[in-house]
Amino acid sequence: MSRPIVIAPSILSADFSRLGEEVAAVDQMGADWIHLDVMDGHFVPNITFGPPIVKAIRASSPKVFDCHLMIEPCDPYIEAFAEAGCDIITVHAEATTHLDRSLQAIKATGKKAGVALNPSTPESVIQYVLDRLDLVLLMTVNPGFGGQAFIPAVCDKIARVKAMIGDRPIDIEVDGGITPQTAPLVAAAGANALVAGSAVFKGGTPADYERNMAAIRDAAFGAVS
Ligand SMILES: O=C(CO)[C@@H](O)[C@H](O)COP(=O)(O)O
Ligand SMILES: [Fe+2]
Repeated sequence: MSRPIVIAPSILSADFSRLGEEVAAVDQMGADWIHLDVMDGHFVPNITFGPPIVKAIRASSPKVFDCHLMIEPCDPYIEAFAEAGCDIITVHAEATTHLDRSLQAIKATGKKAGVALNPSTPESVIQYVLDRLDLVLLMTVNPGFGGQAFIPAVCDKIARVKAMIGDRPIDIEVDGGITPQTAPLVAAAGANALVAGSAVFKGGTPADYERNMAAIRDAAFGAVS
C-alpha cells in the first residue's frame, strides 16, 4: 500500500524577514507539511535557526512541522525541538554515533522519528532501526544549501529503501533539487514526501507558491497513477 504524496516546502528559501507570513502562505496555498532546515555550521557549512524560531512560527500554521536536523551532536537538542512544536524530528545517520539511541530519544518525546542519509551514505545503515522509524529522508543533494542540482543516482537508493521498508508505515522523503522535472523520477522510484525550497518559493507571491506546489504534486502523481 503506497503512502500518500506529501508536498513539504522548505522555508530555507522563504523570505526570512517575513517568516511567519511565508509559513502561513504556503500552508494556505496547499502545503501538506512545513519543512524546517536546522543547520549548525559544523555538520553542514551553513547556519540557519534553532528552537526559538520554530516556536515563533508555530502559530502561523497547524500543518505538520517536519524538522530536518543537520546538527552534530543532535541528541542534546531533540527535546528542545520537540517542545518548540516540531511533529517529525529527523536526525542524520552521519551526525550521531548511536543512531538507535537518538531515535529512542525522539520517540521518548512523543514525536515521529526520522533518519536522513546523505547521497553517499548506503541504505544499509537503517537496516536494524527500521522498527523505530516513521520516516526515511534521502538527500538528493549534499546538505547545507538550497538551490543545488538534483543527484539522480539517489533514485536507485530510493527503490532499495522502498523494498527494505516493505509494508511498514514509513514515509520516504526526498530533499534537494525537487522540481516538476525531478518529482516524477523520485515518485516512480518510491518516494512519497517531496521537500522543495527554491522550486516552491520562486516568484515570491502566494499565487506563485500555489502554482509551484501544484506543478510538483501533479508531476509526482502523474508518475505513480
Ligand atoms: O535540507 C536541505 C538542504 O540541506 C533542503 O531542505 C533545501 O532547503 C532544499 O532546497 P531546494 O534544493 O529545494 O532548493
Ligand atoms: Fe531539508
